[in-house]
Amino acid sequence: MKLTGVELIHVSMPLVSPFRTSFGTQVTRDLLLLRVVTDEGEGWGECVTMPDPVYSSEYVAGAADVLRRFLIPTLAASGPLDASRVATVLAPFKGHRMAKAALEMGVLDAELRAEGRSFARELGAVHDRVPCGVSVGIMDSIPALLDAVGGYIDEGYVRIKLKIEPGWDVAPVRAVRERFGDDVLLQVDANTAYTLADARHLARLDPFDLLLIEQPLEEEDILGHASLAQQITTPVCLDESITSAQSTAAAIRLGACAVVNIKPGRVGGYLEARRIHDVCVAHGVPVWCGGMLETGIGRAANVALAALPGFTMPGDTSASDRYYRTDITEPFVLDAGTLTVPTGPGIGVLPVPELLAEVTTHTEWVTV
Ligand SMILES: CSCC[C@@H](NC(=O)CCC(=O)O)C(=O)O
Ligand SMILES: [Mg+2]
Repeated sequence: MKLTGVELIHVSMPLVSPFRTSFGTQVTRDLLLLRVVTDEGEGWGECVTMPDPVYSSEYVAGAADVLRRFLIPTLAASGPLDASRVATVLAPFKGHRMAKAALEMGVLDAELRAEGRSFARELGAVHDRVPCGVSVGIMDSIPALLDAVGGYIDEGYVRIKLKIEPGWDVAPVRAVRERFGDDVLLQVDANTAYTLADARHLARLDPFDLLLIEQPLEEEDILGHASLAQQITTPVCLDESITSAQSTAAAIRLGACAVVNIKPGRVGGYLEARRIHDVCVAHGVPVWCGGMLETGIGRAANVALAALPGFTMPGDTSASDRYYRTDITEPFVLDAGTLTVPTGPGIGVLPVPELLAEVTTHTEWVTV
């Protein structure tokens, strides 16, 4: 398979409601799609960078630049395309995992479509549907939060994740427990908003029987998470800190995490995501699939990943309408709290051209 070129497609999708985390509020999802064109067909990749470097160091314009100037030309010059070699070919360029992940995903999708194999089959999926959790942003009030949580429970989501930050943590968790009871699967995500000095405060979440507390401390603070894990009973889960199979093994061995949130974009792609899954399974650490408000393109691939055997906890693989009134693919619709794993070749979905056109702000063709 030979790379002919890549189209960088900038999209801006309005969210059905503002999504507030400890690092800001999103009202639209501005992201980059890649249409990878080869001599044997096309593949699609989704770059999950934020417009600003506030979740991680990557951001949309930076990803487009590194793809345009370094990643795409280098891959094109490396000989016949082979998705399993993309990470090696791009390794000389440091970081930029989300940009690399999008390119690898597009190559893998093109390869699998040409061979008639699905992502699920390629990655080793063992389920044909996956249970879905939902991420609930920081709200203006406790009543507003309870309305949102009640709505998602009524829709059938099997796990609730609450975004927290200093000043919005114990009270919302207590209110959800008091309103919806102890049986609701409940977890929280701090997006690095706390420090080790908050350990005693975070221990106040222990009585609420949370599944986990996600990324309470900053990305680099592995030892801090290990120390925090000794001071609270809520299991610590890492997200931003998990960037590769290597860093996962180190975090587990240092006692920094009892659970891992795997996001293919954050770790450099679906093949590295599978390696992280394998490391976690080997260490008896449960994993779940995180989300970056993906369109149906990335959502399709995430659902396939979430069907691997080690994904034993519901992920942030919500239905399309959690974030979008209209997705750019056929929507993913919740069915009894689950999403069906796509079975078609590659990621199994395609953008609907007119829907993609509606949200496309600009495109750029990178010739090779
Ligand atoms: C776009 S930034 C969102 C990052 C956040 N993701 C979610 O909360 C889930 C989002 C989703 O459902 O896709 C996380 O840190 O886990
Ligand atoms: Mg997170």
